[in-house]
Amino acid sequence: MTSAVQLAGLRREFNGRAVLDGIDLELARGEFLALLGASGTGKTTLLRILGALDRPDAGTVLVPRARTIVFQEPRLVPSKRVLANVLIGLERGPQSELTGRRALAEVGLERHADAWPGTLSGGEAQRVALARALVRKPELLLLDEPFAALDALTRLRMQDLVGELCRKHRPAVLLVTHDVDEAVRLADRVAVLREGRLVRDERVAVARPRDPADPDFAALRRRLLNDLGVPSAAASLEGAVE
Ligand SMILES: Nc1ncnc2c1ncn2[C@@H]1O[C@H](COP(=O)(O)OP(=O)(O)OP(=O)(O)O)[C@@H](O)[C@H]1O
Repeated sequence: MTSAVQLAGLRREFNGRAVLDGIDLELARGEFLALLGASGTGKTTLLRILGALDRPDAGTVLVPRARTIVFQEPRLVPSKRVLANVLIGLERGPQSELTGRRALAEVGLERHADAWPGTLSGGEAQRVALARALVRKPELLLLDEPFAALDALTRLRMQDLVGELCRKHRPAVLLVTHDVDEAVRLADRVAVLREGRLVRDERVAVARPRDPADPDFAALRRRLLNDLGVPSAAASLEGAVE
């Protein structure tokens, strides 16, 4: 399979209402796609189907077996220390312990390997969740609003970290987010879900490092906010950037 993800004619309904209604989507290996959409448009449903946490009513789903999910909240096991959380479900032994410690080092938490999750800040706990996802060497990394619960500064740092680690390890990524700037900063491609369909699927043609003041960034932000039904937000954001 040359692509990491292939969806065709995907349909999912709840109580007779189609939340996803004929989604076709292909994601290349190593490609980073951000999926935007207003609340309740089915973004998480799509992610859950890719993660095999839900099944479509119709359509085909081709995904790699090696896939991991990071949710909005870190979901660490409080009774296990940080390193043990990273290694949950993996075969134990010196090699996996070393791999787990390396993953913690990548997210800047090597010194917290023996800490209890309850002693970590929200941002640190989310970095442990990221290490736990990456240590499994996923071909597909599913990120469901992983930064939404973080304060603004931690969110920016975490976005940088995720961008850096994804460029290093090259999983295909689906990032579900409400945040247009986050999508444009990180993704190779942005898609917008509305009324069960993808109403936009566009390559991000903004030079890196991505700067919100770049005219291409601002223009794409405007198109996306327009798709999301809040064109007025673009004007106020641009006022804030200038
Ligand atoms: N298991 C379920 N049973 C019934 N309805 C569901 C179920 N899961 C999701 N839905 C409905 O499907 C719709 C889409 O939900 P989903 O969580 O995928 O949206 P979303 O775009 O991720 O929203 P948000 O951005 O608010 O997280 C919502 O109307 C939701 O109530």
